[in-house]
Amino acid sequence: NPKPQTVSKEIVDQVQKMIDDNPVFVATKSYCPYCKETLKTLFDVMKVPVGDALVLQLDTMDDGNEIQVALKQLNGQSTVPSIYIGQEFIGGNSDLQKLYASGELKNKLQKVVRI
Ligand SMILES: N[C@@H](CCC(=O)N[C@@H](CS)C(=O)NCC(=O)O)C(=O)O
Repeated sequence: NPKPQTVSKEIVDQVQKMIDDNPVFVATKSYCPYCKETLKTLFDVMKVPVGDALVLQLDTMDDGNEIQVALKQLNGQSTVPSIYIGQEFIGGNSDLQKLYASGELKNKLQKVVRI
């Protein structure tokens, strides 16, 4: 499945809907160490309920490349993890870890999930 350079508005809208429908949204890849660290922070450390999050593993999905390009079109970032909390684009793992270190991550999560 080659990576397209742009995707249709329909696909971008579908990805936006996944972001809109979930308090926490994370696009990952199975082999990505930054993604593993992000998932550890969100689910093991912060105890985000799994039912409140949509975690996509793009490299094991038929339409993973399209979704990655759609995310780039939505937020300008082409790497994973691509993280949203309460529909706010957070960035990647380094951005998440900065929020964690400052205590701001807890504030953001508490506005959208029960932790
Ligand atoms: N500074 C970024 C680094 C993320 C990164 O380099 N991710 C790699 C995978 S481990 C990536 O997305 N590479 C491009 C790709 O897989 O398409 C972060 O903290 O999230």
